[in-house]
Amino acid sequence: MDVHVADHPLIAHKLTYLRDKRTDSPTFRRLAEELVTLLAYEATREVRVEPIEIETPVAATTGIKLANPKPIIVPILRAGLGMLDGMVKLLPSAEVGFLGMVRDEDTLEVTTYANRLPDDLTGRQVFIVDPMLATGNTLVMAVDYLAGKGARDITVVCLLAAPEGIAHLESELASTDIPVKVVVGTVDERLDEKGYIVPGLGDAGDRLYGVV
Ligand SMILES: O=P(O)(O)OC[C@H]1O[C@H](OP(=O)(O)OP(=O)(O)O)[C@H](O)[C@@H]1O
Ligand SMILES: O=c1cc[nH]c(=O)[nH]1
Ligand SMILES: [Mg+2]
Repeated sequence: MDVHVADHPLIAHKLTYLRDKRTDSPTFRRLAEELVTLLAYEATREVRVEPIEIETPVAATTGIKLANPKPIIVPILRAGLGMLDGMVKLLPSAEVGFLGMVRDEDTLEVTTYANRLPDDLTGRQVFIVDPMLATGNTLVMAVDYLAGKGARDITVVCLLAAPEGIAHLESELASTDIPVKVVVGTVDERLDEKGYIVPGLGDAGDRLYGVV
């Protein structure tokens, strides 16, 4: 598994305000969108392209454009929705599929409660967006689900990760043929006894959309 940790002062600056418990929901949403735009720069480094002949006002030249089939972006509901607009801004022609997943606060086990995805993801580039990689249970299940539909080119974009979650995802993938790239804003210290990232930012879904 290829893990890319952003090392950029602007990302660190925005993450600091995102973490701050005094940051309100509108600001949190704006920062999450800005952060994913910065992370998408790295996440899309290997987006598939093809040549296209164009003419500038001066000369004919060969450029590149996104190849078909277009990539598919998959936000993990709820919190992943907070990263969708930022990702779509950079890849406006991408399709969007949805996976609704929630972890049990006590057992930390994950349930899938919604999905809306193409039946066949063979040959598709998939970008999963979810702000938090904590125990990794959610992403292990999401990657397994997408791989079951044929996806073999999966990039995960997260804002924060715990070392335990990265190790878990990596060990689950080790015995498979699913190459996954993880692009993350930063890797925090650890998980606490409730499975929250420390220092983290609390519950990303609640901070984006309120406690439901
Ligand atoms: O790595 P894990 O331990 O599985 O935790 C990470 C998951 O927890 C959060 O979602 P949550 O289950 O809180 O759902 P929500 O987005 O609806 O709040 C987050 O957005 C991830 O999907
Ligand atoms: O710290 C955490 C861990 C999982 N999910 C969150 O929203 N926050
Ligand atoms: Mg939540």
